[in-house]
Amino acid sequence: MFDKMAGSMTANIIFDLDGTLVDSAPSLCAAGNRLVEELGRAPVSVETYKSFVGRGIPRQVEGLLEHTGGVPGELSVHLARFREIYDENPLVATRPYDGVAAALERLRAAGHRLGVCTQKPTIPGRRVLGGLGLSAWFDSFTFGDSIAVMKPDPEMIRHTLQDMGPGPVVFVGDSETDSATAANFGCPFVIHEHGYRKRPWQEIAHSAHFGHWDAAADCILAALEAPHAAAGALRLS
Ligand SMILES: O=C(O)COP(=O)(O)O
Ligand SMILES: [Mg+2]
Repeated sequence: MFDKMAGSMTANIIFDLDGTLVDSAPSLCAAGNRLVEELGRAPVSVETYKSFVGRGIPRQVEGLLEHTGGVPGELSVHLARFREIYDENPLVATRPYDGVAAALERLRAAGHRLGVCTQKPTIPGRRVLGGLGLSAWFDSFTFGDSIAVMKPDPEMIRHTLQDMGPGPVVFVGDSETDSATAANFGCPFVIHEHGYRKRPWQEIAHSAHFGHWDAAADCILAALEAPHAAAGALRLS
């Protein structure tokens, strides 16, 4: 039904960045490993690092330090050092997932507005999106330091919508945090199966899921069409 109306009904499709549009864990992990090596600690694997991602860089650094022996002194000092290392070149070892550009092109061609809502701070976030040629697809951006709160606060989605327009909303992400953000706002959540999280994607509340980006556009449009459960029913416990 939505397909028939797609020409006239413009939707607002909002995407998470790390683990959804781009595979950035190798680069985040490399920065984290430089930090722990400076502290005389052993590095962690990319797979381990992925479990720290999704709640913003402060929680990433805290998770990494706790995992490798505890937070020595002030977290803020280590956070500042991580940002120095990571912000130097956030593009290194960061790539869009295969099929991302084609999916975004198709959704734009169908008339939908696209936005980014990420915990990644503005400086590395803009460099990643710009450096990988993705910025031009989007009408709106909310970064982890754009407003006073981060995901899962639904204000992150509301802020992204300020530069979008009327119509239905769907959030596309990869983590427990993204699922909770969509539930708190009250919109469908589409999960990227190969993103970063603590639990298997099957255990995270979602309206639809896709493995390869070649299937993403159909999956997102189907989620917009399906009746949406009440926000409370989707909320993570
Ligand atoms: O900074 C993070 O921990 C994750 O960022 P994301 O919101 O783009 O997944
Ligand atoms: Mg993510």
